[in-house]
Amino acid sequence: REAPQPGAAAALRKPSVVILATGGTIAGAGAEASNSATYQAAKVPVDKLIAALPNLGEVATVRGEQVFQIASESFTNAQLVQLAKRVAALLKQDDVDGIVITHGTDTLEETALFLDLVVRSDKPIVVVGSMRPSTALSADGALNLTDAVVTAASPDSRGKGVLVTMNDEIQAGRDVSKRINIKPSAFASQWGPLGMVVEGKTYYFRAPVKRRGPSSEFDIDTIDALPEVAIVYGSGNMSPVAYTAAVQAGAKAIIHAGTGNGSVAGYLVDTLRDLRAKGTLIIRSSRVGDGFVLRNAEQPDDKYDWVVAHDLNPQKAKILAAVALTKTGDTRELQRIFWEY
Ligand SMILES: NC(=O)CC[C@H](N)C(=O)O
Repeated sequence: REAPQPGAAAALRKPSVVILATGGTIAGAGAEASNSATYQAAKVPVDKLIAALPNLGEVATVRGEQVFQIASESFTNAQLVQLAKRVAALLKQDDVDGIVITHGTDTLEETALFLDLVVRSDKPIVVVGSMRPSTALSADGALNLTDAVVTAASPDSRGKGVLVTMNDEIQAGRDVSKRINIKPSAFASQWGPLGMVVEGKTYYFRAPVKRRGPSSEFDIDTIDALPEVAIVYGSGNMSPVAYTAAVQAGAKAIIHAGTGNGSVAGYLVDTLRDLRAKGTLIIRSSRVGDGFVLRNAEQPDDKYDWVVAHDLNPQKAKILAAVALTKTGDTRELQRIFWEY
């Protein structure tokens, strides 16, 4: 008999996946099967979620940890940091091959980007939610969670960044956004999904190119808190009060969720220049959601010392700004970071 190859035992054993549960609709419960939108989120404990899917054991050795039990709109920076530290610690263990995070869908895109930026591992990290509670007709959580475990257990998922499995698709956590508040097809990205999960198998068609994970300059092991960043939403007939109040309340940076190309009303320019002169970072994003904001288009960013958010929507720009500010307040450096990540 041939001697076993080194690592052969690890290759033969089933992948080991840890499910970190944080709440959301995927752990929600309603009174009736007809309740697809009226229910309580964050009710069902992780062990029950796992027990409801006995087939998971064919894919991976699965165990669960209840990290939080909340709706995702209630996530704060403290919880983001706590979750990312747990993910990073688990992925350093040889007996953990991948992580699944069950999450409310409202701020899932923020958490997915945050983990992409600060967890320096190539092992798969999959964030998953559902649009309907498990008690509803055509509930989507069981398949989404199964797809998440399949994706986390797949060697093909390594090095592809934080992933999101919703509605049969595998999306890049950096890019994906919740765009519809009431359909299972809620999650999409302007750059398209990376692949799909079909009948318990991953099929990839593309991979992300942005800096992340092991090639990131940020590391959750050295981050214990995040600075305050505010978003001000653009519209017609604005007031400067939202900007000045945010700074008075401690915001170090303001994401201007501008109209169109991140445009700034002429009557607001002096306010934003004045805030920048006194030290607040001004980062232009767009309320449009898709496309990307270019430097010195619409506004002379070089002259005003402002930064543009590139293709990140306002809520994602807020996450990258907060992470970047843990290292630098220099606008050239911040702009480099917004181009690279
Ligand atoms: N579909 C959902 O998960 C939304 C429920 C809740 N608002 C949350 O984000 O946790």
